[in-house]
Amino acid sequence: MRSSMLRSLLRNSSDASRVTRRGFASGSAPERKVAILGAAGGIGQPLSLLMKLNPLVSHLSLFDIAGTPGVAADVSHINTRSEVVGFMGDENLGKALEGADVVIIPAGVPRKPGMTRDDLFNINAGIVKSLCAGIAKYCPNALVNMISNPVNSTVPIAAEVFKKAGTYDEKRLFGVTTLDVVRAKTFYAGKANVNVAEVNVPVIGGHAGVTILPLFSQATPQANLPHDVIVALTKRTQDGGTEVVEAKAGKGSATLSMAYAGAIFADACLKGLNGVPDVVECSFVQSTVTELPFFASKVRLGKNGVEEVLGLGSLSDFEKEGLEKLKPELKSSIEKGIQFANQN
Ligand SMILES: NC(=O)c1ccc[n+]([C@@H]2O[C@H](COP(=O)([O-])OP(=O)(O)OC[C@H]3O[C@@H](n4cnc5c(N)ncnc54)[C@H](O)[C@@H]3O)[C@@H](O)[C@H]2O)c1
Ligand SMILES: O=C(O)C[C@H](O)C(=O)O
Repeated sequence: MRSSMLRSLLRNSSDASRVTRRGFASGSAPERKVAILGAAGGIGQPLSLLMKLNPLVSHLSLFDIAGTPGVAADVSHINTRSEVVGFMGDENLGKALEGADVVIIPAGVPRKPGMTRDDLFNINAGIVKSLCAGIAKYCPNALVNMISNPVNSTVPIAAEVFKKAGTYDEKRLFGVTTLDVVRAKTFYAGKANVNVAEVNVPVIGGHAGVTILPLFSQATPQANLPHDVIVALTKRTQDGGTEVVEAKAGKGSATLSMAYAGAIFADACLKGLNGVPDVVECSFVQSTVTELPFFASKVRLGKNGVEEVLGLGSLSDFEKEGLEKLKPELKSSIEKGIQFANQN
């Protein structure tokens, strides 16, 4: 789903029998339960709204440690297909998760100016670990969309929790890196002076600083931008999160653009589950594309989650350099997550 998503959702949401963008008749769409963990937060609330507008969702389950009754009551008044239920407190996690096809996790603390995403590890690692234990118990077959930072570590934590529970399926675990793609598209369109709705830019690696590697050499429509512009675009994409953190000046990090990106990725997962062909998005998944065990690249989504992890394609010399540069940091963030999950 591209930048036409909101227009498409708004058009389709009030009439479940209308045909969606890829020609899927939503009136005949299967029942799909989506659970959002951290639904009362800065990302959780607008993401709940966007998922309520998605005609592929039949049941929307909103979970948080506080505040969900209000968010659920509010969102539930929107006259779209899904039935909305709010759940609050750990004792209700099971009910929130039971039967979920897709679980989206934006639970945890966001950055303040001067912090790295890794500075969130100490708090968010524990939150993610306990939520994933719940997923293993109550909806082991769900596709998990991990938004909580540091994604480079929280995805490996989730994998270890699922392995310990005996429920791990690498096809069902995704780190959401869609916001990097959204940013790369926006910034590229501005410099290339092309219609942003037509732009595609793969972003590979991970989701923190230099581990975010946009492949502008593969951007379409092609624009042959000078090298110094590509360098600046790459840096801006890598620092996009920090740009928002600084602009919000202590009031958190990206929430609205993240909700948009999270909704695009969850929609792609639902389309894949429903058998829509050729659904491709970038995501941080278990991978053999490089020597690292997890890596973000283009992924084809299908009825079981990851259908195929696509290769990187041909890289410019600048991108090859960026790829080598990102590996040590990404490797140590992955190892930190694995170690945490196995020691705690
Ligand atoms: N992947 C990305 O591209 C991306 C983009 C933006 C933000 N993030 C990350 O998303 C996370 C959330 O950001 P935010 O701005 O929404 O923060 P927020 O503080 O506004 O909201 C987080 C929510 O999580 C809830 N929460 C905390 N512990 C919980 C638990 N155990 N179970 C359920 N809910 C729990 C809180 O009550 C709160 O409502 C942060 O870690 C942030 O860094 C990731
Ligand atoms: O930058 C952050 O801390 C939040 C998020 O990862 C982002 O990229 O906006």
